[in-house]
Amino acid sequence: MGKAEGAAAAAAAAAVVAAAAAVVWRRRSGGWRAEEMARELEERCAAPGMEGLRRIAGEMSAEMAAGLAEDGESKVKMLVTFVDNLPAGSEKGLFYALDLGGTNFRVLRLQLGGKERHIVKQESREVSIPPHLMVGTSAELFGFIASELARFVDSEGGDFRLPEGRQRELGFTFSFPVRQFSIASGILIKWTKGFSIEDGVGEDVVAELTKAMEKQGVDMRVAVLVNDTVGTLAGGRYHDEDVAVAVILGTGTNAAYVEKAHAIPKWNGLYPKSGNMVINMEWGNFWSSDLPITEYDQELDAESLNPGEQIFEKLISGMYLGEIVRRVLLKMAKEAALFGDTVPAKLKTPFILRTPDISAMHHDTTPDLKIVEKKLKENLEITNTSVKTRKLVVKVCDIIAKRAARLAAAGIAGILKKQGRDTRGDGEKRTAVAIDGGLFEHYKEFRECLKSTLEELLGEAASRSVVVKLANDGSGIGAALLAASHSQYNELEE
Ligand SMILES: Nc1ncnc2c1ncn2[C@@H]1O[C@H](COP(=O)(O)OP(=O)(O)O)[C@@H](O)[C@H]1O
Ligand SMILES: O=P(O)(O)OC[C@H]1O[C@@H](O)[C@H](O)[C@@H](O)[C@@H]1O
Repeated sequence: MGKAEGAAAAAAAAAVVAAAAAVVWRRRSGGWRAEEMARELEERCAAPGMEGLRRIAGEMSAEMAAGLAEDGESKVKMLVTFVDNLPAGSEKGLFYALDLGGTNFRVLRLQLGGKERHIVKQESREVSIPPHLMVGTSAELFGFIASELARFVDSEGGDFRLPEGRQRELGFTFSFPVRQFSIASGILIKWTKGFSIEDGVGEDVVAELTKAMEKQGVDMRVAVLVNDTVGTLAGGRYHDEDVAVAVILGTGTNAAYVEKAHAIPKWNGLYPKSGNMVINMEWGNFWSSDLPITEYDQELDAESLNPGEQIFEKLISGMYLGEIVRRVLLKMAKEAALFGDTVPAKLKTPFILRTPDISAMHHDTTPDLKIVEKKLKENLEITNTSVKTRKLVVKVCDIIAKRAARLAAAGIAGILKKQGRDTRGDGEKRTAVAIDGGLFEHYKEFRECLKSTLEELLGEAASRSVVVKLANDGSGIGAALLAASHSQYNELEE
């Protein structure tokens, strides 16, 4: 063997030895190194601590004031909704609602019976939005919505009554940021979550829907256009007059609240009789240097459909929590052999781990974490995991979900602070916070952590005057109620 061949052979042998040593080191240190990575993650995610969360609450409150002062002054857009009073409950008649969210799309109809009878009858249908429509064209998306609505109207039964000669009216809930010009018109500012439909940006979403309904032969007037947080506020207030804030914790996250009309310097419209104006905050775009952002969040954001945007939402909402956990587990697999010597192939697939999956693993109470074992096997084809490994997976879910819940609580505390409702003591007026969305509704550990963190942020006295309630399905009902209060036939009845 020549000198050159000898050197090459020696190098190859050395490489084999080094690789074997790395495997031994990783395997021996596997658990320890992964646990160390989990500890580092926990420290980073818990970094704000209560003081940091209080700072974030204060920054949210300040960003709200900045956003109300002038458009463009804050990442939190503080959109005027033209909703200056919320349904009182005297509404009567048949009204429809469309609720386009980040994952689901619902059509509803309500027969309202006024103060005495409230909601006489309600029917709804929910469909998942075909993923290809989230990245197609505006015509395809609104065509799909209109066709579902047409089918639903066709199924209207005799016990829903529309007075002779009247046109059906609709409340349109659209869960994306819209700059509104009236209660029933507004242009899409940008897409968020998993949507990216270029020709929709800058278009009037009511005009798009109306065009699509006409094509489907649906004779219906869009009486109101509302964000789902505004719908939730209206739906929540219908059942509880102390509701002053609405939060969505679903695929995305956002909040709306009742502001004093005189506290909106940028507002130059007619001063509302009620003296109030509902604001759609679009808080998902909030950012602060106090946010506990990790490398995993930065990589997720860089690879998202909207890099640099919706940072608060990407730390909190249902679309992203499962994906953050996946990224952490992937790095643990690569650097600490968490799942053995090879990195599971499926673990490299973005969004393969969804928030319902991490919720199920997080709530696993079986002695050997059988649900975790099943999820890892079914979703990621990871088998033969030890209980120790499964416990570490649950730990990562807990760290990421708790961070999200604490940040959501800080956001709510910021809104209450802006409203001067964060320091009310015993015997003072009660404030209700209506929360809707699949993440809050179904993720118990998240929900409980949010509530306990908010109580700690408010302190004992003030937290006794604030109640957080699940406003299930609020946005659809709220949209129908707002349609009723803005019906073209109202003046006829006065
Ligand atoms: N069991 C669950 N545990 C945790 N999160 C869930 C669960 N089920 C649904 N979710 C979250 O809720 C989101 C759906 O929220 P929902 O409010 O129902 O719809 P949308 O966001 O379309 O308005 C899903 O994207 C998911 O992230
Ligand atoms: O109901 P979803 O799909 O979870 O939406 C919540 C929020 O998601 C955000 O991405 C949108 O900008 C908001 O307008 C919306 O309210």
